[in-house]
Amino acid sequence: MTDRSLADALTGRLIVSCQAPPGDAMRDVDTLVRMTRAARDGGAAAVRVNEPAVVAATVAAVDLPVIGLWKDGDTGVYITPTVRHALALVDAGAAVVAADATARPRPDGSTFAELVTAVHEAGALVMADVSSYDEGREAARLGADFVSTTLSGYVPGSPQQSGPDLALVAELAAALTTPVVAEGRIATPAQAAEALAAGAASVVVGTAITAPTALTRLFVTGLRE
Ligand SMILES: CC(=O)N[C@H](C=O)[C@@H](O)[C@H](O)[C@H](O)COP(=O)(O)O
Repeated sequence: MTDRSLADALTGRLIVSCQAPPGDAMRDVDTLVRMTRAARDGGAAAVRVNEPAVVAATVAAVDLPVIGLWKDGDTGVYITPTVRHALALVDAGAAVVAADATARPRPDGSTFAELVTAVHEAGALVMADVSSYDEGREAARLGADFVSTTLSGYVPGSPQQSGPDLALVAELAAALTTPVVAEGRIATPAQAAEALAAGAASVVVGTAITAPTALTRLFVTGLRE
C-alpha cells in the first residue's frame, strides 16, 4: 500500500486499539492477536497495538494495516520514546509507528524530528500522539503523516475531561492538511461519529472495545454509586 492509499484506506474509518496494561489478564500475545482479528471481523480499517512482539504476531495473522507503538514506562515520554523503539516497530512490520510528539524531553535526548526521519527512511509512516494544538501543528510541520489527539488529558496543561477532546480535534482539523485522528476516551458509537463530524479523518477506540477489566470496573463502580 502506498502512503496515500493507506491514508485513504483509513479515511472515515474506525481503528481499534488492542492493548492491555501490565498485569492485565488480557496481556498475552495470542489474546491480543485474537482481539485484532475480532476488530477486523467487525469492520475496523486498522489496529493499533503495543510492543514489537504483538506487532509481528498481528502482521502475521491479520490482513490489516498495523499501527505499532511501544510503551516504555508510564511517566513522561513513554509512547515510543526513542528512535530505537520506533525502528524495532518498523522491523516487526508496523505500517505506521505511533509516537509521543509532545515537546517533553525524551529519555535518549533525541527529538521527534529525528524519529520521523528514521521511520520514513525505514519505509513506514508516523502517527504523532499529541496533547495540544501547538504540538499537533509542530508534528505536522515536521512531517508526521497523521496527528492523533491520544495524549490530551494525559499531559499536564491539557484539559482533564471524561469524554474525548473534540475541541482539539476540530481545531487541528481546521488548521492542518495532515489527517487528524480522534483518539482518547471515545466510549460510544455516537461519540465516534461526532469525532468525524468535528473533522477527524479517522477514529481510534480502545478501552470501550478491547478492555474487559476496565469496563468491568466501570460497572462495579456504577453499582456502588
Ligand atoms: C494515553 C495513552 O497512553 N493512550 C494509549 C495509547 O496507545 C492507550 O492506552 C489508549 O487505550 C488508546 O489511546 C485508546 O484510547 P481509549 O482507550 O481511551 O479509547
